[in-house]
Amino acid sequence: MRMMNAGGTRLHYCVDGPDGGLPVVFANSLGTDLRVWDAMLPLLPKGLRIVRYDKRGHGLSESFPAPYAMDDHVADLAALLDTLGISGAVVVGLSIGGLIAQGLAASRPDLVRALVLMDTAHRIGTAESWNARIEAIRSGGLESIGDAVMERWFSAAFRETRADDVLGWRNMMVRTPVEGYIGSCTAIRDTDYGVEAAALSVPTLALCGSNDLATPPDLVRATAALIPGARFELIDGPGHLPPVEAPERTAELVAGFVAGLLQ
Ligand SMILES: O=C(O)CC1=CCC(=O)O1
Repeated sequence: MRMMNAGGTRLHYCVDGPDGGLPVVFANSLGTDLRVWDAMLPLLPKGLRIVRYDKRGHGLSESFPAPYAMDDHVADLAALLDTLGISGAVVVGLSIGGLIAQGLAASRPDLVRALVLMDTAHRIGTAESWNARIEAIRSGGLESIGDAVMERWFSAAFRETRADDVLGWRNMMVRTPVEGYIGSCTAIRDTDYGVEAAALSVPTLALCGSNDLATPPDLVRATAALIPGARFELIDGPGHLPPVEAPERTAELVAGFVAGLLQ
């Protein structure tokens, strides 16, 4: 287990692969920790320098009282990469992780060589929907929204056939520090990267599960259309977490994109 004081935020992180490999950095979604990538990482080509971390208020990383701004998450990731001596990374962001990735590419282009935006958008949800979620958690705790979140995270087929796994993911979500979860809700609520997305100039692959109810395919496609030169790929089957539900196809698409960068 490795912890780092990244610009004043103590973050849990993992680095795998050779020091000289192309850095590929993974940013997790709301209510998940770095285990969300476990199933797909062994399917990626060897030789990459894989960096994962738990964003503030999640996993083993330090939590702070809400609210958070997206700039807080972006600054944490920038400090993590600066401390590791990493620049020019492929940044793979899932949902809020994709917002963090867009914010990093906009504010610290030296750190980002390319983006994989997975089940994410330039803007996710509405202020009303995030305020309603925060209110529900303040009154009933994370447990009270657990079932509804699982319906957005996973397809009906996965929930039926992989009920034991879904319980584990649900436990991960409801055991997230409440302030960390709500802080990240406020960060998402207050973020619209429409202008930043249109100004991006790095190779970008946008992916989305065909059964994603949180960031539906049309929303992800619309964000990809804002980003000059971005490619959109639909992954048939999964909900909001393709690395969990469709690790083979997700890894194949990420590996193909990375291979194209190295040609
Ligand atoms: O929890 C959800 O509804 C899905 C989600 C939205 C933003 C994020 O990171 O996950």
